[in-house]
Amino acid sequence: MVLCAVRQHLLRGSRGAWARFLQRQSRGCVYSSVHGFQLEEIREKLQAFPGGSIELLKQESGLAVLTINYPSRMNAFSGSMMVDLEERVSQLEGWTDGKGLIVQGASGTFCSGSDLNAVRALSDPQDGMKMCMFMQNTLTRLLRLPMISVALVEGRALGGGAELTTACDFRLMAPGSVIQFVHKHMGLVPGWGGAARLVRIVGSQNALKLLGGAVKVDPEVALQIGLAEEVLQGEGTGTPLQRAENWLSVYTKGPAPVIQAVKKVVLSGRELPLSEALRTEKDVFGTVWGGPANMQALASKSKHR
Ligand SMILES: CCC(=O)SCCNC(=O)CCNC(=O)[C@H](O)C(C)(C)COP(=O)(O)OP(=O)(O)OC[C@H]1O[C@@H](n2cnc3c(N)ncnc32)[C@H](O)[C@@H]1OP(=O)(O)O
Repeated sequence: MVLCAVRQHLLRGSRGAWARFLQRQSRGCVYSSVHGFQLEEIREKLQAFPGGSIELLKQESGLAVLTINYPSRMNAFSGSMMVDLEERVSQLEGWTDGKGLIVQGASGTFCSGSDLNAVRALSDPQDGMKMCMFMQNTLTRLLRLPMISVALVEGRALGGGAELTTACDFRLMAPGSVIQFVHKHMGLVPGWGGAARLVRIVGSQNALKLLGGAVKVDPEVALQIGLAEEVLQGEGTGTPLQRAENWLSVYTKGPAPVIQAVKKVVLSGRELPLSEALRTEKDVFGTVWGGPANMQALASKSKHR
């Protein structure tokens, strides 16, 4: 059933009204009321801890920038920002022209995890579980967006901030930046899905070292272990955001339906058993075969020299 939900999620946007119906059904695809997850209840609880915001800028190029914005707390996640993030992810899910996404922090630093003031107030285990399920759902939906996503890490990505970077397809780090899963120092383990995703990105040995040692991962180490894709060098070649946009534009060049199909087939390969992934690939292939970009390429007799 879970696999079916993933497959349906991957096919979003390809079959009109039916796709929209599936989208509603599979939203929040990790936890639902079956798991004791009541969306409105947890939203209301989180809204009681306001502060900061999550800004979304959608550009005509098909590239969007999502900014974690709470500079006075080093962009820590307040409760209302968690709710904001879920709303922004919903907006991105409905963006038919979307091809790429950059997630960044405001004022030169990425995110210092959850707001410790909210954490103290939500320290009751049941509240902790609810927040954990809410963030896992949101970050899973972020990772599954049909667009190519990049975390632009400047300054520090700590705790939940480090987990957030793993919910993007790629991580680009600015010189001097650090990704650190500080959870052990807080008497915790990741709960926003960061451990499960980290293992898939760097392997279980490296994940064990990063979590067990609460290691400060600088760009050099991040490159070595495959956590980061690139260090954004180059003083005088634009802001880190412009450099990240340039990096991403190589992969988002082309029509939105084709870029979205690329993400969907890779996502299905990453998440589903082979036979399921193959069937999904066939279905996604069917959405681009004979489509406008395909017909145009055939008519122009394009060569790939
Ligand atoms: C999902 C589970 C998790 O995320 S657990 C991980 C939670 N995060 C943390 O424990 C980070 C705690 N903060 C720190 O270690 C430091 O503040 C860091 C981020 C290294 C920045 O140090 P520094 O550059 O010296 O600045 P600072 O400490 O003066 O901080 C500036 C103001 O920001 C605040 N701040 C920072 N992080 C948080 C946070 N997570 N929650 C709430 N507030 C945070 C600081 O308290 C400080 O505020 P104020 O100026 O004292 O009012």
